[in-house]
Amino acid sequence: MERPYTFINSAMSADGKISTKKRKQVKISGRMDFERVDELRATSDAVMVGIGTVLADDPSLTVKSEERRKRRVAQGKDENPVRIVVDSKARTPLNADIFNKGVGKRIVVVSKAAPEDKVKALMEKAEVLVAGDGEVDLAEMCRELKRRGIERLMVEGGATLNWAMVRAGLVDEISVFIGNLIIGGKEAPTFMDGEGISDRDEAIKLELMKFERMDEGIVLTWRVIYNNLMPTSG
Ligand SMILES: NC(=O)C1=CN([C@@H]2O[C@H](COP(=O)(O)OP(=O)(O)OC[C@H]3O[C@@H](n4cnc5c(N)ncnc54)[C@H](OP(=O)(O)O)[C@@H]3O)[C@@H](O)[C@H]2O)C=CC1
Ligand SMILES: Nc1nc(O)c(N)c(N[C@@H]2O[C@H](COP(=O)(O)O)[C@@H](O)[C@H]2O)n1
Repeated sequence: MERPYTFINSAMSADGKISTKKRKQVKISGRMDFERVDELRATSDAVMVGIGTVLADDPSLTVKSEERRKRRVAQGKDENPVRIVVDSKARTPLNADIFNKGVGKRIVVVSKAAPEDKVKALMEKAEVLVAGDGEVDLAEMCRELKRRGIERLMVEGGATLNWAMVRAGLVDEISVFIGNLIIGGKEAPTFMDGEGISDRDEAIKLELMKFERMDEGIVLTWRVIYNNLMPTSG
């Protein structure tokens, strides 16, 4: 495969929302699910989010358990996976937690549309990868990440990036925690936003691999089936 093995993990309410209409981070997972997410991070080469999530949540995307960080180091890895932001216009704030918390490499993926001065400033904090002219070209980005040694890529949102990655045929697996709450609101982000489809024929098909009760909710794990809709090699 010319790209990393890629999976999306998310937490949503029973009505499919990943945040409220304020679009700020909301705790949906319970203790067990956060442990599951931490293990997913610890066993990934990289964790990726969109700039919308960085601006909304200011995540650090670090591995929280000391034991897991030690395990990574014993395996010859950095304590944390490579942290990646998809950010065509280089808007990632220089004081973002992703740059300032935890040890490990960071990559900001910009496009050719990013202002030069902002790119230069980001280069003080992270590696900068250029892919695409307007928006980031996600397929090109994935090929380059693989070339840089990333074999297993975890995508942690948000709604726009989740959709774009799936739509581009770049996702192998999806896991989603569905919590016991309803958020509502048409302005609240859902698990997948973006443009969406017009007809059922265009839907991206999934095969259910696993379901497990967790905290007061459930985790569903799906395999993405692209059929002949689009290439999966990126
Ligand atoms: N419950 C959960 O598990 C999670 C919830 N969230 C929530 O999600 C929300 C944020 O989601 P959202 O606003 O959709 O932002 P995203 O994090 O999905 O970032 C989207 C942005 O990525 C940039 N981008 C660059 N290239 C591309 C491309 N080719 N395709 C798509 N996007 C691209 C665009 O900005 P630009 O054009 O500037 O580059 C775009 O607006 C927040 O409310 C956050 O709290 C987030 C993660 C997990
Ligand atoms: N798995 C999961 N459950 C929730 O309830 C959440 N709100 C999220 N949010 C994601 O985690 C990021 C924060 O990570 P750090 O704690 O800063 O390491 C946040 O940006 C979302 O991507 N995830």
